[in-house]
Amino acid sequence: MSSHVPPQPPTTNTPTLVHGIGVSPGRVAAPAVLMPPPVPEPPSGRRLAPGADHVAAAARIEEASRRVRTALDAAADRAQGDAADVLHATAAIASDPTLVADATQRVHDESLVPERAVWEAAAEVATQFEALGGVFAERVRDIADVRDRLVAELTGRPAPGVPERSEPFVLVAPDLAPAIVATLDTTAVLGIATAEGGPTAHTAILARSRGIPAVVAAHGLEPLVTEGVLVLLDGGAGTVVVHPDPAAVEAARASASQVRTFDGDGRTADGHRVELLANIGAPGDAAQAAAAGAQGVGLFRTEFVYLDRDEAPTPDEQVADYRAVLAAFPGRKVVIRTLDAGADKPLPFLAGAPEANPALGVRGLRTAVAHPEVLDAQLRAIAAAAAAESADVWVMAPMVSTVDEAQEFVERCARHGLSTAGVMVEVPSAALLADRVLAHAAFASIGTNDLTQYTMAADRLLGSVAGLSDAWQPAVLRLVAETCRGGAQQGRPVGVCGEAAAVPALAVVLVGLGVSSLSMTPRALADVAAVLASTTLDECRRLAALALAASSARDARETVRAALPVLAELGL
Ligand SMILES: C=C(OP(=O)(O)O)C(=O)O
Ligand SMILES: [Mg+2]
Repeated sequence: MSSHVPPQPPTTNTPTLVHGIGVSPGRVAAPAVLMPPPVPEPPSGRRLAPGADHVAAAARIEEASRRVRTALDAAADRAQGDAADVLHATAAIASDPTLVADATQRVHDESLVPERAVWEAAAEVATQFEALGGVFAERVRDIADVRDRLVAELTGRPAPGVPERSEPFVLVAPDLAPAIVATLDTTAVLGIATAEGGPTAHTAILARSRGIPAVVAAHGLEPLVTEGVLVLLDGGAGTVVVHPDPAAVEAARASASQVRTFDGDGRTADGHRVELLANIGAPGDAAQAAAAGAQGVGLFRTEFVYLDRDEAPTPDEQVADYRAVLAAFPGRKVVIRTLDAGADKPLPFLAGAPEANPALGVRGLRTAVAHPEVLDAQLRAIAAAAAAESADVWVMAPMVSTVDEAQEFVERCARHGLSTAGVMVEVPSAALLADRVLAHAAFASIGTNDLTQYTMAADRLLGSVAGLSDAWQPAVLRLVAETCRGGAQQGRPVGVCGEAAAVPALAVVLVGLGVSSLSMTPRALADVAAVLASTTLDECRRLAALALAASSARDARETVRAALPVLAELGL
């Protein structure tokens, strides 16, 4: 026998590891299902061949409409609540006689191929719906959805949207729109892996808040994955294993069946208290956060009161909304962030001149320079809500970048009788001058999403720079450390309310850096609490030092994870 064995190519079932960025923890093993590519527009003017059977071509549209309707109705029967209603309504559009008749006419009159006829007919119907306005105009998106389904049916492509399968699966896609993640059926889709996307993009934030394990920026995954292939996705480690070995699959399935709860008392293994708070985006979230054990609210994003309107909300509207949140946390801390408009959240009544770089423009507290009356009205409403409820109300401003801004904001709050006024640290300048900022502000809350964006000069919404948009970046951690140093010097508490707080391994590092509260989506509370409860403060500090000493985000993450075996034990 020869002693020289040439290297063997991997067999098709060799486990293959792909690295990405874990944005929502949890380990799941399931077959992969690929998100179908968007349906392309059929070329304009494509016509039937001379002498083709127009009647038969038109009949294909009828048949496609029937099939699409049947498929949508079947999906609606399997779905529940709002999703079922939406699917039934879309099914009705699919068999709408106007759309089918218009398309059929175009086959007869213009000899268009059926898919092009459907495309043009749908455009016509959409224009009519838009002109009617109101609820009709709101259906324009549904018409485009039906159009794509009909064209897919007519051209032999897979139906657009999240595929339907009889067994739960891991959804693999180049990228996913937030609207898709918001409406995913979590009993069908056990995990998400995307090639693009960043950890602070809305898609990732939604995956985390919906408790769907997710890995983004998994470049190189798609060529390895074919429909139905078994994958093991680890949303904590940020990895996907294609063809995992059976023992790993077994372990993942066992850990997925553990249900953790949070008892409302965040501390490390040696009893060092860390407040575990909730991030809230609308009054309706408050009760759910309280039920999840949140010790209070660390970030109440108030933008929802202002979005989708042409003028500022009235004082009464604001007071009612703020009171609804405060009422869910009697006697507890609730940190209300003042309006963070601008950049990706433009408001018509605050809009100034168009900006080439809105993330660097008039956003957050900066809008108060031109519109101090909007901030004053909000502070007045917060003060009124605070007076009517028993919650301990703290107020903070977004996007503070100078000591003067901090001082002016605190003084303005004081004029409204709001005595606990702080700042968000989201801009490197505020982190670097935290000692001076905190000479005025009562507390700081680090917004790691924006702090990462501005430290790394990487748009948080842009998938192509997702590798940079990572709060594990040692430069970001150094700014967190600097903010904590400023806080300690002034005797002021420093918390974190960016997405980093919801990542258990990173939460441990943040505590080690000196953060005293962590605010996150309520779903993450139990996982973060469990990992903290099994780590001493000294260990947190040691891990923080390791992360700070790393030379890349990946090094920092992997070093800390390797030193925290409890993560694997808990399936995180
Ligand atoms: C919490 C933050 O604010 P937002 O995500 O609302 O910008 C942040 O930037 O980390
Ligand atoms: Mg922010």
